[in-house]
Amino acid sequence: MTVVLKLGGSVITEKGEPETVDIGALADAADAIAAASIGDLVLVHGGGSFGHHHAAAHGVSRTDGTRDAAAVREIHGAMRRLNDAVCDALVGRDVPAVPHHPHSAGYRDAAGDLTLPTDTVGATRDEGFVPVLHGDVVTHVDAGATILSGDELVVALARGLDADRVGVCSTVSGVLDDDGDVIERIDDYADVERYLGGSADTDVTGGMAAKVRALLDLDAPASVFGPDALGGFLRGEGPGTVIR
Ligand SMILES: Nc1ncnc2c1ncn2[C@@H]1O[C@H](COP(=O)(O)OP(=O)(O)OP(=O)(O)O)[C@@H](O)[C@H]1O
Ligand SMILES: C=C(C)CCOP(=O)(O)O
Repeated sequence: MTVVLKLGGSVITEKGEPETVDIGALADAADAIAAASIGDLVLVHGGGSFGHHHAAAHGVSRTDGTRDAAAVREIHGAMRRLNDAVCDALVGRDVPAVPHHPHSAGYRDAAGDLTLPTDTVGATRDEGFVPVLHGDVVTHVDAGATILSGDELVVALARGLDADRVGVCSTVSGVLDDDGDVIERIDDYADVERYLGGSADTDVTGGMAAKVRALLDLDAPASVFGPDALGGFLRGEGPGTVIR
């Protein structure tokens, strides 16, 4: 059974402090993943204070591109550093984590649609590794290079690898309504659009609104939940908000 799990950048980094890992939060997440010892696990992490600060500084988003090679290397380099920290935390707990960098694997066409071959990721998973992908900067036809969010990766991986379960761990305990209560289930964007906003921190990919929009595109149900519920999700529970 393949599980695709995204660790939000807002969870594993101090989103307000450039290039700062939240060491305690990353350790807790790595502990939960190690304890669950899931066979076929594919991980994704977001940008947090690594990708988003550099992307914002260069004016790059999912739609606004750059043709500046130095900017591309800066954004990608920051994400590689965060990916190293995530893999280190996992390997330190005997989870066989290995990096997989989307910049070199995928691209967007002129309409912004993503091509991301998932066979390499699948082969890596089948050999007993846990591939760890990350939001990144990718080539975008007619725009230079734009940001690819971890949420888009989750959708591409879940489809390409026929995932059975999809989880998105963010700082919030689910998608919240105006009273701050967790919305248990979302089937239609229009039903919840009025509650959805961007991120409270520097974030070039659109916060919760973009997350819900991306996950509604999936056939498999996806759960959005907070860090406290990560262990429960990995044990098979469906915490937070289920998007289907
Ligand atoms: N209705 C809502 N319910 C919950 N969170 C919301 C809502 N509207 C906006 N948000 C914001 O969306 C944020 C979650 O999206 P964000 O993209 O920041 O998280 P992430 O995926 O964990 O981080 P990253 O994008 O760095 O990977 C929340 O922290 C909150 O500020
Ligand atoms: C900003 C970069 C490079 C990655 C964004 O990924 P996300 O945090 O999942 O939206």
